[in-house]
Amino acid sequence: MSDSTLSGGLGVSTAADWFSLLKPRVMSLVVFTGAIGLIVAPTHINPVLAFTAILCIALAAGASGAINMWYDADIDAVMHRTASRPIPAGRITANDALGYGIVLSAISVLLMAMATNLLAAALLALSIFYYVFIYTMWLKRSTPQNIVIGGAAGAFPPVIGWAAATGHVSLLPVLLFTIVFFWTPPHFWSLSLFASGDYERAGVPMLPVIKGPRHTRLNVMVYSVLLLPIALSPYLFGLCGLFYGATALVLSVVFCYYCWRVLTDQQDPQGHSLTNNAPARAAFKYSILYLFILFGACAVDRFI
Ligand code: HEM
Ligand SMILES: CC(C)=CCC/C(C)=C/CC/C(C)=C/COP(=O)(O)OP(=O)(O)O
Repeated sequence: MSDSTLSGGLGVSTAADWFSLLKPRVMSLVVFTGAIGLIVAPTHINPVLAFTAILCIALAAGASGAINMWYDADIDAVMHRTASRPIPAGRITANDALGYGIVLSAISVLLMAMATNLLAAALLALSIFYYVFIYTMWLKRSTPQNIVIGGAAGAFPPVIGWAAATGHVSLLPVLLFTIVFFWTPPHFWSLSLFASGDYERAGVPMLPVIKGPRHTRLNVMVYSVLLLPIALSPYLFGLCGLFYGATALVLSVVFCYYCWRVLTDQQDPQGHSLTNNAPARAAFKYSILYLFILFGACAVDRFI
C-alpha cells in the first residue's frame, strides 16, 4: 500500500490498483495466445523456463498497459469506461505508473533473455515499443487506422512464445500473428460502435467518430470475411490437422454471421443503431471467445 498524490487530490492506492494498471482482463488473452505459441512449438523446453517465458509475456504486456495508462491519463479521465482507473481517479500518480511500467518492462525483457534466448527477448522488447510508441503515442490520436497498424503489437505474443521455445521464427507463428492482426479490427471496431461517444468526447479519432457508424459496420464485416481464410491457413498449409481446420471454419463462419448482424443492425438515416448496438455488443463478446477457442484448438490439435 502506498499514498499517492495527484494534482486533483489525495488518494490511497491499493494492491488492486497496481494490479489493474496491468490491464489484467485484456492481457489474459494476450498471454493465452503467447502460451499457445510456446506450447505448439516443436522444441521441448524445460517447464520452469516455459513458465518463466509466459510470465515475461504477462509482465511485458502488463507493463506496457501501465505506460499506456500513464500516457493516456488525460483521455482516460474524459471517457466513462476509463474514468475510474487509478491515475484519473487520483489513487496513483502518473509518474509512479510510468516508473512501475518501465521497471516491469526492463525486468520482463532481461528475464526473458536469461531464461530463453535473445530473439524472444528482442521480440518482447519490440512489442512493448510498438504498443507504447507506435500505437499509444503516435497512431491512437492521429488516424482512424490506429488499431489496424497498431494492433500488430497485440499479435506478437504467439511469435514470442514460439521464439522462446525454439530460438527462431517459422511459418506457423507468422500465421498465428496474422490471425490476431486480422482479428483485431472486428474485435475493436465492434466495441467502438457502442463506445464511440467516449472516443468522441476524448477527441480520439476512432473509425466511427471519423467515418461514421455505417462505414465502421462495413469494415467489421470485411475484416471478418478476410479473417476466415487466414484462420484456416494453418490447416491449409498442413501445419495443423483437421480438428483445428474444422474448429476454425465453424468459429469463423459464426463470427461472419455476428458481423453480418452488425452490418444489418436496425439504423436511423445517419447509421446510428436503433437497438442500442445489441449486435455490436454480441460481436465484441464473441470475438474474445473466438480467439480463446481458436488458439486452444491449435494446441489441442498438436496433441491428438
Ligand atoms: C489495438 C488493438 C486493440 C484495441 C484498441 C483493443 C481495445 C479493447 C478495449 C477498449 C477493450 C475494453 C476494455 C475495458 O473495457 O477495460 C478491450 C477488451 C478486450 N480485449 Fe481488446 N483491443 C485490442 C487488441 C486486443 C488483443 C490483441 C487482445 C488479445 C489477444 C485483446 C483482448 C481483449 C480482451 C480479452 C478484452 C475483454 C476484457 C474484459 O473482459 O473486460 N484485445 N479491447
Ligand atoms: C507482449 C506485449 C507487450 C503485448 C502488448 C499487448 C497489446 C498491445 C495489447 C493490445 C490490446 C490493448 C490493451 C488495447 C487497448 O487499447 P487502448 O490502450 O487504446 O485501450 P484503453 O482505451 O482501454 O486504454
